[in-house]
Amino acid sequence: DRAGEAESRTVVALSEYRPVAAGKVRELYEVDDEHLLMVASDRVSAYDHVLETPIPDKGRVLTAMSVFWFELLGDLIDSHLVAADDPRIPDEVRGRALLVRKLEMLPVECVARGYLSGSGLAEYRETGRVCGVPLPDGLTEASRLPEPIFTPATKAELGEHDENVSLDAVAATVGRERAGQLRDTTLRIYERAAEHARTRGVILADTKFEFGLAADGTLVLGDEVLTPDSSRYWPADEYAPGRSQPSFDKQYVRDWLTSPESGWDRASDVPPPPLPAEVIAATRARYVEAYERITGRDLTAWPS
Ligand SMILES: N#Cc1c(N)ncnc1-c1cnn(CCN2CCOCC2)c1
Repeated sequence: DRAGEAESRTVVALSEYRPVAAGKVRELYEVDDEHLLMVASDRVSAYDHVLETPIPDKGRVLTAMSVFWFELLGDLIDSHLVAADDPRIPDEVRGRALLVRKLEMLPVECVARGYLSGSGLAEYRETGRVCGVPLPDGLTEASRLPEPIFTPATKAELGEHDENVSLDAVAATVGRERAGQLRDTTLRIYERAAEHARTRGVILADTKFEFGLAADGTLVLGDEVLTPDSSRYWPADEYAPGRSQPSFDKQYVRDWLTSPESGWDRASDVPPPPLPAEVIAATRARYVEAYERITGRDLTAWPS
C-alpha cells in the first residue's frame, strides 16, 4: 500500500534532477553518475505540431509498453532499463518514467520497415530505393515489403525530420562491424515484435530503435521501444495497400484536425486548436486498447 511504500520511498522532486535532453513529448534527466530518468509526457504530436491538449495516461501507456517490449526482447538484446518503480522516480512522474542506465549512445536512428510508408515511400518514388537498398517495381503506399529492411537515419534537430542514410554512411560513423551488428539486431528485434503484434491483430509497419554501448562495449537497447510514437501501428483488419493506413492511436486526432469542425488549415503555420473532449477520450481509449491488446496486460495494474 502507498502508506507502507512511503516509508521506503525517499521523497524526491523531479526538479532535483538535471535535464539532459528533451524530445517533442519526452524528457531525459540525470539522476546520478550511472543513471538517467526517461520521462514520457501526455503530450501528443500530429502533423508535426505538438498539440496543446494532453491525452491523459498517454505517457503511462507508452512507458508500460516499452517495459513490456524490453522484457519480451530480453533474450535477443539487453536494455538500459533499470526500474519502472523505484524511490528515485519522483511521485509526480511515477508510471510514466523509467530509471535507465547511462549508455554511450550511437548516433544512428535504427529504423526497420516491413511496409513502405512515410519517408521510405517518398525516397522509393524518387529513386526506386530506400537508404540505397533497391526495392521491386510497382510498390505503393503501405505496400508490404518482400522482407523487412534496415533504413537508418541521422538524428535531426528538434522539429526537423531525420535524414535517411545508407549502411555505408553508418559504417563511416560507427565502423563496418558495428554497422552490420546494428542492422542485424534491428531487423531481428523488429521481426520478433512484428510477429507478436500480428498475433494481436496489429500490424507493426515500422519502428525506430536507438542503441548505446555499455561500459564493457556490449550493445544495449536504449530510448523508448516499439511505442506508437516510435512506430507505425496499424489495425490489421483495416489494412489495404494503396492508401495511407489509419494510425491505431492517432487517427481520431488526425481526422478531427483535418475536418471542417476544427477550423484548422493544416497547410498554414497556425498551431492546431485544442481537441474536443470526445476526441481526447477516444484517443485515450485507443492508447489503452493498444497497450492491452499488445501486452495482454491490464493498464490498471501499472503504477500511476
Ligand atoms: N535513452 C537513453 C540514453 C541512455 N540510456 N544513456 C545515455 N543517453 C541517452 C540518451 C540521450 N539522448 N537520447 C536521445 C533520445 N532522448 C530520449 C529521451 O527523451 C529525449 C530524447 C538518449
